[in-house]
Amino acid sequence: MPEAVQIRRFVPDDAGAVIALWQACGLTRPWNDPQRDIARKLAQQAEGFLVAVQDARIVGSVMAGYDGHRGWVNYLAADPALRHQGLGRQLMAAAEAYVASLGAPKMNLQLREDNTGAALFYERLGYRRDAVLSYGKRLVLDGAAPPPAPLAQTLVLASRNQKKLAELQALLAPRGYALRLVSEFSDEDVEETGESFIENALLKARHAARVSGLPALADDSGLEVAALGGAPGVRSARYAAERASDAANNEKLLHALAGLPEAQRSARFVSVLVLLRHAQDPVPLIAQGFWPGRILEAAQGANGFGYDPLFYVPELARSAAELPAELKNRVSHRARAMHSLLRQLPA
Ligand SMILES: O=c1nc[nH]c2c1ncn2[C@H]1C[C@H](O)[C@@H](COP(=O)(O)OP(=O)(O)OP(=O)(O)O)O1
Ligand SMILES: [Mg+2]
Repeated sequence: MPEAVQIRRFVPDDAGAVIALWQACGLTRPWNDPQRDIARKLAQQAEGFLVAVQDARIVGSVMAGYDGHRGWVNYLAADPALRHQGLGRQLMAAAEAYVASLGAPKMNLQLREDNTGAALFYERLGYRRDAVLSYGKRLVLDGAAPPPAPLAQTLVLASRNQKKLAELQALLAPRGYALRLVSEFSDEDVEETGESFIENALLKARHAARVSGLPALADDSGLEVAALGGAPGVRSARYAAERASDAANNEKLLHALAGLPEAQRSARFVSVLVLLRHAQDPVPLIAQGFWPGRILEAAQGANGFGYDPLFYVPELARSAAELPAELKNRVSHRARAMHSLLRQLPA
């Protein structure tokens, strides 16, 4: 049985293990040299640099400080092998206690926009997103320069679904991308004849790139229900019939699962995104995202589209159609696929 986690001040001998932990947690960036970041903290409120230790191993870290106005926390890291054991919460509590002891009235922190997992974690601890923009100006260059912001760019969205357009547009706007609908260029319907989401997304993206001459983004998505062997799956949009309404599809799904107890109603949404730079692009960017949940016994909520009213999200204790658009767009299969796609884009 592992011993309990101890939180103590960082000592210089911890540096190697702490940097390895930061790397394992994906916290290091080319423009922040971790050695120099550690040296900076040791020169400034060094007692706010804490590590978590278990069985003589460094399993967590946090850097906290008070600038005379706000408390700040950086480099919160918990060993990925010890997820869901309250380690992050324990480190944050220690960081808050430290800045409170210095008199700080509020703790602030910065998150990368695509870090939805961390956002949910902080929200569970009582943190709320402030309506502010975060600005920075580098005064010292540690390593490679930060990547330049991507140029404003227009993509064509290979979809006839306005709800998808709204979700994808909201996800792309902060990166400077604008979307135009393929219907501006053609009213041809693309037959989704693929056996997989990837094949269908490719068919749609290729058509859109061809008719628009623009780089094209496509989403092919659907709902996989375990008790139905993954159906409706790639056929989600035409589950009840060719060109079926959302209501007809939802009704058919409720029927198919009638009488099944909660434990046998698990399901997941799948989104596959394909980005083609041009119609003949031999190296499409491809990303997938999943959103686990279960199918309700009756529709709940009026937001979203498709199967949202029947899709219950246990962590949020609501159906997808009861989530505000902004929240759905932080946790959904489509959001996850988009974050993965954006990570593949050259800076
Ligand atoms: O977030 C979602 N919330 C609820 N339902 C969803 C979602 N995401 C996909 N779905 C369902 C709707 C449709 O039944 C099928 C997508 O089919 P899919 O062919 O990819 O989209 P679509 O025909 O609506 O538009 P288009 O092909 O023009 O992009 O999965
Ligand atoms: Mg479709």
